[in-house]
Amino acid sequence: MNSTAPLLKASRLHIGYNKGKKEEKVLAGPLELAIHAGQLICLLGPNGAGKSTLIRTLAGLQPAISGTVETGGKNINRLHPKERAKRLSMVLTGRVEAGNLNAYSVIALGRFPYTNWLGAMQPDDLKIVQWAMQTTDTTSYADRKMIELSDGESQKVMLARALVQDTPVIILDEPTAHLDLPNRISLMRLLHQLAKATGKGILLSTHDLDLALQSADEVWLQRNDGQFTIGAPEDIVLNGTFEAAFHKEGFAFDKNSGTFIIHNNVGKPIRLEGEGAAFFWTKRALLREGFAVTDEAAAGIQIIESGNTLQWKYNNETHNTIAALLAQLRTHYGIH
Ligand SMILES: Nc1ncnc2c1ncn2[C@@H]1O[C@H](COP(=O)(O)OP(=O)(O)OP(=O)(O)O)[C@@H](O)[C@H]1O
Repeated sequence: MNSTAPLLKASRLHIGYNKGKKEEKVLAGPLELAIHAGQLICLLGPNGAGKSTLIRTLAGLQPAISGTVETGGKNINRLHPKERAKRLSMVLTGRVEAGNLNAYSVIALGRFPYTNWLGAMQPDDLKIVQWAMQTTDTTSYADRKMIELSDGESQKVMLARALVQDTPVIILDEPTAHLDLPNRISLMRLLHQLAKATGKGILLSTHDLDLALQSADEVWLQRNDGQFTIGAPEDIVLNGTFEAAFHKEGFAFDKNSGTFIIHNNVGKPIRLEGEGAAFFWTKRALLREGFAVTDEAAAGIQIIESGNTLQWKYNNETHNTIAALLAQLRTHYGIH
């Protein structure tokens, strides 16, 4: 339990769409939510669960069906837009219509709650813009027009813009959507470090489940049936809630490795002796080929590791690659 006052708090919140009394569509609720200083929270859930709806409601961009959202002790919907912009910044998915503006101008616009009516920047404003650009690795395309940037570059610019807004709360809707894997990892690491170093409270929705499980202090898990669970990533994995939220026929979540297994473990039993990375990747290859790796099987593969050399032994034949081992297994078991 966190005893300090939350930076953002939702009470008895019902989210959804209301097109007149008869057309009420409640996606989740009642929700009791809190974002505390220094927390990185990941909002996870399958397509259509209502993540974007929740994010927009928390940011005051769409009305709640009922309940309240408060920041700094005030109802978010009653804050003057400039006051709200000092409390909370948003990064949304999708391309930004920024006309002919260059990346620097878009980022600098994030200072608008603090600059005077002429938009004049003071030295401190310039310093924070520079810091945000370095932090997000956007300095090299400062002069390029937004329209000329890739989706991933544009996403990073919007993050930099949120950083220069310098708010206690940052909310991001699928910030990793357009990024390649190294950029996804560095973004999650950056957000985690930022929360810890600056005491900001950060909420983001994502479909990058494994990255979220590794970096979130807390997970908000939203299901398609309206159920909502809050917990430490490890707790929701161990108690089965995580797997249940993403359940689909044909694949399973492996609690031991923290990954989804594409291939069902229902094939021919085979024993595998070895350890470390070689064991992990050999097991993966065997699962893909339709084997079930188990200590109970009579026939076994032995991984022989000496110095930097790896070999795989099966039925008195020795191979230097997994590909060669699989070829022998296919012949042996008549797999095509
Ligand atoms: N303006 C709207 N009016 C009515 N229903 C809507 C509206 N916008 C979205 N919905 C519905 O609300 C549900 C939740 O949508 P939402 O976009 O919040 O889900 P999500 O979890 O963010 O999905 P995804 O992972 O696919 O982005 C969906 O069934 C969607 O069709």
